[in-house]
Amino acid sequence: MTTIIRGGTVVNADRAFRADVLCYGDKIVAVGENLDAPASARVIDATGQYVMPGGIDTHTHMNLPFMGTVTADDFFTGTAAGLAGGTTTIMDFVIPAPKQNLIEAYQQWREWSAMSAGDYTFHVAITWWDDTVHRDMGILVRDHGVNSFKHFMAYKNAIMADDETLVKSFRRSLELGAIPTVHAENGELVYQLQQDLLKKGLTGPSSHPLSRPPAVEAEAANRAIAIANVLNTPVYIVHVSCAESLDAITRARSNGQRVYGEALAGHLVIDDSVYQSDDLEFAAGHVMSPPFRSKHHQKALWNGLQSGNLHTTATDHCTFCAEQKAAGKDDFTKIPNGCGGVEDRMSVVWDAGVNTGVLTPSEFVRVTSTNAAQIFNIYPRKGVIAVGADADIVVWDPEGTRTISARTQFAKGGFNVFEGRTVKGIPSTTLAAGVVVFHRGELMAVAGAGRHIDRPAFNQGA
Ligand SMILES: NC(=O)NCCC(=O)O
Ligand SMILES: [Zn+2]
Ligand SMILES: [Zn+2]
Repeated sequence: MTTIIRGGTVVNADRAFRADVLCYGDKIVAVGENLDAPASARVIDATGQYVMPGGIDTHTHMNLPFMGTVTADDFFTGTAAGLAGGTTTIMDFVIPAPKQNLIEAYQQWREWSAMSAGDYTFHVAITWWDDTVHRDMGILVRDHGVNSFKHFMAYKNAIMADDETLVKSFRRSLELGAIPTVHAENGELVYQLQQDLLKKGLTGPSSHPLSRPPAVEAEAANRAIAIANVLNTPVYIVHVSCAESLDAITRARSNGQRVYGEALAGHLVIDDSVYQSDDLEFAAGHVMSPPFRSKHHQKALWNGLQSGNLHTTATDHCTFCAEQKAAGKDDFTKIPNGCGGVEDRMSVVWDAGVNTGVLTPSEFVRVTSTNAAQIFNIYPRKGVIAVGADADIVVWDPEGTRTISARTQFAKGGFNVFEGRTVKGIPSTTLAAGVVVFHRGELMAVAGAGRHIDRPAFNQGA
């Protein structure tokens, strides 16, 4: 199948330029002005539009068993929703239960993900430690294309990694050429604050942010960074939500440490007033960790993206419907944590970032795909419009608008944290591996068409 995208402005992280883009099979085979194409080629007119690398969402949870239930989106519905929004690759998480064999968990997630409509790859969580975990991390890196390991510093009595696990796993990651990543919240503090609130009878969703204040996140971010510093490993901090965590990253980077930070589309535009709503279903729908913060923190996150101290944008897409959220109607600690967004991230970041002048189109590409591809070692296969790269492309209509709503979204869960937000800047066409999968509102996602993307270790060839 040959496709030519004609007349658009190609936007890469380093520059923007007028060019046609020719795709053959799953690859980009030519980029240049006035390209020839076979008569049989499908032609996509990109006049007046941008042609950008498909988005990479570095943080999703499809089909996740979590807090006694399973997310509403599976790998088909979740990746299909991503394609509709211009995201062509997701980075999801294998999360072994404590004491569960890593390889067994990894194989389980690979089975679930076989129905993906878009490309996918996995971070693997280290939720416990013994010699088999040490061994299996090696097998995952050498034989299964894993180059990042995740550590939850929160979720006490469930998947929380203690300091021993952090230290041993960071050290092992370095040895293997993999990058450690952390969910930075002090799980013990969260637990104690939750108990205090419950004892006072403060059982509703408005207690959720009170149990997870910025200092709780900052303590864990600083601790993870300090451990990484002592062990001389890089570290990637997921869903940075507050100014204090960003300060920790900025300080470490200015001291020569290799620290990366991820911002969520939700944290960039939604503030903590949502937890004060009298509509408990609405408030519970916004319960995620870390929670939404005040506008002061939002501003800091945008500054972080602009200054280059935050590197990627993601969603932490982890959808639960109202019935699932209702498990915590009498106890906020039992509300399944998580919100959606994989379908909306690109438009939300464009609208709130590029349309406001905070980010240039090239900076947008940098934080929606290129940095992710580089940090997780799949560049230049992903994250750039160039000859030889995967033909994962979003044709972006900067004048197009969409009002985001759960009623019209492709994602499941029946709720959207961006509900009612009108965004200007939408995908008109998405190509995944050279196939048109979304065109002017019509989604043509195919279950099983997505591919697992192996990510080589960082020390290969050294
Ligand atoms: N973020 C969240 O609330 N749920 C998903 C699990 C996690 O990333 O912490
Ligand atoms: Zn998390
Ligand atoms: Zn997450």
